[in-house]
Amino acid sequence: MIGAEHAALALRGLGKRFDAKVAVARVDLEVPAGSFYGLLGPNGAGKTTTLSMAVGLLRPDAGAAWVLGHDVWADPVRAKQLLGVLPDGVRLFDRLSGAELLAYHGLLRGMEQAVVDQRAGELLDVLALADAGRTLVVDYSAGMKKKIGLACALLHGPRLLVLDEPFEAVDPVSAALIRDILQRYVAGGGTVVFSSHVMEVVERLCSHVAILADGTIKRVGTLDQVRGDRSLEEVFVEVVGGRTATGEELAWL
Ligand SMILES: Nc1ncnc2c1ncn2[C@@H]1O[C@H](COP(=O)(O)OP(=O)(O)OP(=O)(O)O)[C@@H](O)[C@H]1O
Repeated sequence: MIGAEHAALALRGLGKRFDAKVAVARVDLEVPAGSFYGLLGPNGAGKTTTLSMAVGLLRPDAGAAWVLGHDVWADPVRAKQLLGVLPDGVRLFDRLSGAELLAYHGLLRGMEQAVVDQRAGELLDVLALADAGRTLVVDYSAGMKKKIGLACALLHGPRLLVLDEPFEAVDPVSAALIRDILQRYVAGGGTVVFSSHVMEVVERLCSHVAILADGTIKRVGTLDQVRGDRSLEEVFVEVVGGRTATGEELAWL
């Protein structure tokens, strides 16, 4: 286990319950700097809850999280300078155009106007959002909202990106674009952690994988360690305990 100070993201004993429901039960995770880390899990596994606690959006009942050695809850300003986040269900100030939203994020981050303008222009171009022009983000498609959310997460040049379901609702062309951008970001020394249900994406991109189910980490390691000589999907179904249809259900259909 790497020390919390050397990992890009380190989670220790993170736990959260909502009334009687234990959403996350004592999760430990080390995300090495420079890794492309996939957090896999079925619906309701606790992925969003874990990532929200990891980035300082949801206060844990127990445990701690460090971003590049900075405690997310004790030293949030420093941790958040190093961190770019695409939250679940993209909560954006959506009565703005894409360019305005990026300008707003840049100002919140205390960035220089000229730097914000230059980066925002490049991000809108690369993410194929420049044509949306004056269209308000509220009128964007779901995939466009993901892309502008990613642009907001990238604008300040973070060292760690934490993305909740970045490929959900995104068409294949945009997905390929996002993959390229993230691969370039990791090649340049950044670290990506993202949640997904999509095995092919994780298998294609990730150096490391953790499988979360029922609020606990069931498997963790490099992609090769986790899948062994099987496909990731086989391992996932075994770990998560997929039920097998007998063929007799839904006979009325
Ligand atoms: N604010 C909340 N109040 C009550 N229960 C919650 C809340 N947020 C999450 N939960 C519960 O915690 C569990 C984990 O939810 P979470 O959203 O973290 O899962 P997930 O792995 O991200 O799922 P999905 O893939 O479906 O998005 C679920 O049982 C969910 O119903």
